[in-house]
Amino acid sequence: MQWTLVIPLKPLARAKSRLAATAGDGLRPGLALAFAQDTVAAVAACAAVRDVVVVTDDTLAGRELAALGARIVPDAPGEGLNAALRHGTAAVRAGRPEVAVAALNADLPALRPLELARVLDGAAQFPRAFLPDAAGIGTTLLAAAAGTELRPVFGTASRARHAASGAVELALDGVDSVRQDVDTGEDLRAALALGVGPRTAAAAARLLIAD
Ligand SMILES: Nc1nc2c(ncn2[C@@H]2O[C@H](COP(=O)(O)OP(=O)(O)OP(=O)(O)O)[C@@H](O)[C@H]2O)c(=O)[nH]1
Ligand SMILES: C=C(OP(=O)(O)O)C(=O)O
Repeated sequence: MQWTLVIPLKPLARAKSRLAATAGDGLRPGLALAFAQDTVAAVAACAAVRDVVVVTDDTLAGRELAALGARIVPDAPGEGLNAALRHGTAAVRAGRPEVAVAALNADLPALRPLELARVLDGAAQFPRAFLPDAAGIGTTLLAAAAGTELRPVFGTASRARHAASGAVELALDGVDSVRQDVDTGEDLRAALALGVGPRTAAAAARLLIAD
């Protein structure tokens, strides 16, 4: 089965605010862009993915991610993450109503295409399924099969809320790169230990120089 992935991305100047202690205002937007670029590049290289949509109002990120093959959908609702995901999914299904969709965070710089394919193959067994983040509190991926609404409830404690919404939690080993979102400096260290993509590696090296 082939999936359309929908990736939400905040305007870079406001993104990754919890990384303020790790990356100052001058470097954080570039770091957030690097995370998104490495995420989108890995998604585009995944055999289970048919296409990638990024929901963002950020002009620079839109240009850079389009160059990696993403279709850019403006965040027309402007009402936060879940509204952006509903909007992106509706834009996809307006053209192709029978497509399977999965929402994925833009902050997965260690993402590996083969691990993403394993998660999507697992999700294909259920109408709605999700993958908890590395911390075990949030969610990095929420999938909906053809004909099923996504019904995203990302945000605080979204693992419990996605479970309560009836989505099946995927119990998979060996998919750490899909779980490793980066919210804090500690998360960034964990992602670097897993091995990040080239843009994040370069941006993280700039952090060390600026230290
Ligand atoms: N399009 C869009 N994406 C969003 C919005 N809010 C969050 N996101 C994206 O949703 C994903 C998960 O959000 P977070 O992990 O909290 O990232 P963040 O909001 O940049 O991080 P903090 O500022 O530290 O909360 C990331 O890919 C964000 O860029 C929004 O209002 N619109
Ligand atoms: C939006 C989410 O991410 P985070 O906890 O990284 O903000 C989530 O886990 O639902």
